[in-house]
Amino acid sequence: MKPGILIYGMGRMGKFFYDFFFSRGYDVAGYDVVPERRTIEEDKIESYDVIFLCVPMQAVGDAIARIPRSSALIVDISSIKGFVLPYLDASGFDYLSIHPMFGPDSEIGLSNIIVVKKSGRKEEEVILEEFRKAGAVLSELPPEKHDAKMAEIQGLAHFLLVGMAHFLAERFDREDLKYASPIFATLYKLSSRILNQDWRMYYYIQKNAEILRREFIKSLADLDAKFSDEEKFRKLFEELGSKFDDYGNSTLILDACKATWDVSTIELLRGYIRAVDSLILRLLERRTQAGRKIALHKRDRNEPIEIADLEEVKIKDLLLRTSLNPIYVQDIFENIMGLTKEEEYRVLGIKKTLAVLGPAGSFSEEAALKLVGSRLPLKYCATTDEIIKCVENGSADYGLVPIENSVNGTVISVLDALLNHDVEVFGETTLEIVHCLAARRYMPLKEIRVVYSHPQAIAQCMGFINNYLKAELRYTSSTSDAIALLDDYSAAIVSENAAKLHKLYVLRKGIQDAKANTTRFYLIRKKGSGEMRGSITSLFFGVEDRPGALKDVLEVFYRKGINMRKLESRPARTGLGDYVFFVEVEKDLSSEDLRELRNVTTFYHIVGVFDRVERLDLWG
Ligand SMILES: O=C(O)C(=O)C[C@]1(C(=O)O)C=C[C@@H](O)C=C1
Repeated sequence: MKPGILIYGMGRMGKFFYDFFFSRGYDVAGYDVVPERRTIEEDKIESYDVIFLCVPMQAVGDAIARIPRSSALIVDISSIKGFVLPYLDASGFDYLSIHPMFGPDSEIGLSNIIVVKKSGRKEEEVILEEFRKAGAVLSELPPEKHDAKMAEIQGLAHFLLVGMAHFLAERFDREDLKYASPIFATLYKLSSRILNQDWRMYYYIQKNAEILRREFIKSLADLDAKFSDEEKFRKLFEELGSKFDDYGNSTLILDACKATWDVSTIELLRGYIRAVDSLILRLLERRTQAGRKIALHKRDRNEPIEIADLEEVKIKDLLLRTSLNPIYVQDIFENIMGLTKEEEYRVLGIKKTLAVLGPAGSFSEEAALKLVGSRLPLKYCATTDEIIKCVENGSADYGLVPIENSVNGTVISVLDALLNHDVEVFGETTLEIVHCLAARRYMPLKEIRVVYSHPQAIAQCMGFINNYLKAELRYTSSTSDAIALLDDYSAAIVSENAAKLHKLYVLRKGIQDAKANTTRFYLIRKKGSGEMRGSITSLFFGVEDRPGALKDVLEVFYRKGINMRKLESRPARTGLGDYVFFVEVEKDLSSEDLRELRNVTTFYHIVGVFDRVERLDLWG
């Protein structure tokens, strides 16, 4: 049977023990003089088998006097036993006196717990075993020796740190930390941490260390003489060096906060792992905290939360620096970045993401910005296939894919992908493609020696180029490549959006030959993730291999007065001459319409029922 445990004093240390036993399935209750912190009232205290006394040292006497007499085992956790044990001895309670050498924010794994006095009760063994199982390092010291050791361990350490702060207070300000070494920064932060705690416990620790402190001050004065003499200094350094092992600094953080290095038993190894886990968790918290701040900068700069290139580079760097299984390491870091991104989206209130064809400055981005108004929720993909896969596997909520351009026609790769992936169309939007001639500086057109752009953009602007430019044309594979190649005597054909993004000077806007150059985009989402509603239906269908088979389908639309906006045929991939057809009709097809279609087709597959969309809310 597990003993029932009462935590008397629900401050931070009390809460630590409360959580520790609660998560291990104990019947735990908390009592505090502050009523809001209690989980039980005073009259229930006596029904518990073990009472953890988690009050400040100066309050121990009062607390013991208030606890109703019972056969409970008291557990004392105070730092200086000379102050508190007399109260416990006088109380008549059985007690276990321990000194946990860690604070409420640290992790029990590999933390020292000094057992100072035992009662011999069986509950005591259960509790100590629970600490041991959690990977704590248990050691024993009788009360007097404990206090003498604490004078060294806590008394001297606090004295040094507070002494340093005291000496530096007038001459060193926070700004000077920019010159600090890791050792100084560590000491400085430790001093700051101590000085921001309640002073009482530190006062008692110093009271316990009075004699030792004086000896120490004397030894420091002697040391000063040795430090001024090279030979004495060398001897001192070497002698001390032989007594203090070098632990290296590869795991400095862990070694510094955990004083134990002999991790040989399975419990201690588990404690080690627990301590490492806790460190990882703290670091993850810090990482996401930094992410939240980055998100605010991104909002100010209108940059997307997700930067896939940066993630890729980071992961590559990490994989180069480890011999661990790269598949796991990659997975772990992708998840870590996922966690950071989620926080970044959360802090800005973004609930959904939209995948678009990148990079920033693309026409797809321009269409997305019209819908969403911000780059923050955009997820840039390298191909339309990647967009469709992201939407299908849930790594983006929505996708924006070009389906046709008034000059170049249907985007076949998108059409094929729509047939083969579990996505559906829920909206459409259009963008007028306006090409601009942009340069790094203002210059007359005749000064331009080279024009860079994607072959398609150059082809769409040949009229302007022939009439107004005497420049060499150079093809690039993307708009960003074109921009990267610019010098003071060249120009690029880019979108206005890209020119703005890269702070280019727009020499001429709208230089494309066809003044009505429009791209139509589909908005897609995972299949079945929303209601299919709208005045336009997109569908694929197949027909039998016989004369008039296609005509029979078109006949259905004709008879019902359904206008068809688009008709395409695509290879069915089942054999030469086998085709599937894609149509867009201006109607939300009724079950009667579909029944008729079923009669004249071998199959049909609806990929979307939708309307034009002006705004897409990703914050809602
Ligand atoms: O560096 C940033 O911009 C971040 O937001 C951090 C972080 C990351 O978790 O490492 C997150 C999102 C970006 O896709 C890239 C990197």
